Amino acid sequence: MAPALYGTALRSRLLLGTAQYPSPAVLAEAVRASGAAAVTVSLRRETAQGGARGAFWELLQGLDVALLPNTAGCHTVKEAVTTARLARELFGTDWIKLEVIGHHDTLQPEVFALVEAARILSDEGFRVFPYTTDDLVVAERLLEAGCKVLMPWCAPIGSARGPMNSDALRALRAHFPETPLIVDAGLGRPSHAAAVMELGFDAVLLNTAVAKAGDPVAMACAFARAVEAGCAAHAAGLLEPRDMAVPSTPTIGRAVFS
Ligand SMILES: CC(=O)[C@@H](O)[C@H](O)COP(=O)(O)O
Repeated sequence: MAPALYGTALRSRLLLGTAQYPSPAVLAEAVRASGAAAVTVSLRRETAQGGARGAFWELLQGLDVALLPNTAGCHTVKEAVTTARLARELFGTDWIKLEVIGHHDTLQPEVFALVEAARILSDEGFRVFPYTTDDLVVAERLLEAGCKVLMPWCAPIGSARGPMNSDALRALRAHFPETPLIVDAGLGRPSHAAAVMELGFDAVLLNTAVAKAGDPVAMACAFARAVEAGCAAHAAGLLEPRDMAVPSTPTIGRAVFS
């Protein structure tokens, strides 16, 4: 069963971004065909396209998925908090994907500002989904600030590199067994999604690898299947890698030939 985030049960373990698709129709088909549970939406894009009465808003309403507004493009606590407050008003949800970008080249989260903004927004009743690094101490601070979900990156946004530090992701899972953990950003291939799900993550959020694929609808479906496969593999109990060969066929006794 897919995880519950802030008390809301998801219908799947796949969350999609809504930017960069070749057309709104392709975006809608990708979301529907893949069974994505939620989509992120940028306040900046929405207000740029006519606000709550815009065509993009109408499209989102027709998708019948949870909306996760984000603070994409924010670089300071003040910007992120203000954007979150506006998003709550516009989208009518307390959910906010909190992004505070700290580095121009890597789009790495500014984790100090992230924790501060998370605390302010949690105190105001927001359900905060923080886009963070894979750092254990930052994760602890975010939980102390009131976050009940963590969204560590596995690689820089849009890089399609896949898990760059599986050990750090594994450590996060081990230290926070009860916290929903969603890998956000950097997934490039369905096999990357399967790999992080095999580590025991609860869900993945991705955008670029689907939106920029040759066939976004087919790619969204491929990611959906990979997420389920990785999740099932984790639940089934994976074999730990070994240094030495271990015969898989019994070697004792004698072969019998008729
Ligand atoms: C869609 C979103 O909210 C971002 O977190 C980001 O765009 C996801 O990263 P990728 O584009 O690398 O999948």
